[in-house]
Amino acid sequence: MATTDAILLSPKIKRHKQYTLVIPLDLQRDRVLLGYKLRGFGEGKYNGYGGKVEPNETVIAAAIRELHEESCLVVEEPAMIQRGVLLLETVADDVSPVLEIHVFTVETWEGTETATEEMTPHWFSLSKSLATPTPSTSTSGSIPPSSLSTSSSAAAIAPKDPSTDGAHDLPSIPYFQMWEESRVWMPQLLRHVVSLNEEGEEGEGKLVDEQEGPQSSLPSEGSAPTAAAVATTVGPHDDNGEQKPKKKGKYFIHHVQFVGGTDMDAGDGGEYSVWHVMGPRRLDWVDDVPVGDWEGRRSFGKYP
Ligand SMILES: Nc1nc2c([nH]c(=O)n2[C@H]2C[C@H](O)[C@@H](COP(=O)(O)OP(=O)(O)OP(=O)(O)O)O2)c(=O)[nH]1
Repeated sequence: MATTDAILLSPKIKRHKQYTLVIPLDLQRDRVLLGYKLRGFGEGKYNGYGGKVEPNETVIAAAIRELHEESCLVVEEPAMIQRGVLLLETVADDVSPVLEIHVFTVETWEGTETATEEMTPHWFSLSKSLATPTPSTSTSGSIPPSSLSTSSSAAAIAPKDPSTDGAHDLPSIPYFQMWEESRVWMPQLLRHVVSLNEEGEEGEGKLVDEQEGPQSSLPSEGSAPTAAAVATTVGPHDDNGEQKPKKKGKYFIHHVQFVGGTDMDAGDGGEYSVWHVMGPRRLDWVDDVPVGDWEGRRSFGKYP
């Protein structure tokens, strides 16, 4: 696989630090599994499962290992579906590594999702999580993990009968209790998966939108350090949630910038950018993006 190819994002980038992020999807039961992080980086946030790629380890092996360590789910390599890469780049200095987070979904696994020292598993409604959230649509306040569906007794393999599981009672993903950029790319990824699933096996290569220019996303350099920005968001739906025509062979690209560092709570004043690029089945690298567009998109606004 090409996951370990070098990514040349911009000349100032010296090093990449590789991470993985796996999102288990139970399509038959219309649900998504996330972990509530109990310790370390991202503590108190929901996220997919993942961690650092160890030396001499492939990205996919790391993704499988981390998923197992944090959730006890067992996945075989062919079941891993590579969806994209998040690149978190500091532009505050030239030495900090780019966080290169390889995003996978998985739809079949063995074992039972189980709470570990690092993550507590929680199921969320897939269909309720497709819309890009705004503060007004988000839950006000935090969803305490105890009020969410946490299961350690689910069937080993996702069952086929959606009528028996109460999945319709599950809440939407609490995007405002995740890393800030997740609320931008994760609904788009989920819509992408659902759309491919509805189209059947021929979906590969059918997505996606062509790259578009930046939306009017509100530069506001003076905004608070914890404010975040979406410079460009391109997806298979327009602002009204309408499905746009699909164009074969085009890729789904968006660029997200945010300030405050990767840990928004730290408010360290750093300035970071995220490019994420998704193809229908595997990632496609950011150098597909016209070079001249990079600097032009360094504008600031707030996440919706
Ligand atoms: N969406 C998103 N995910 C992030 C961000 N930063 C970040 O580390 N992640 C993901 C990548 C990994 O899946 C996870 C962090 O992994 P980790 O620090 O727990 O790594 P690890 O398990 O190897 O660490 P450890 O047990 O050795 O302490 O969080 C971010 O800004 N946005």
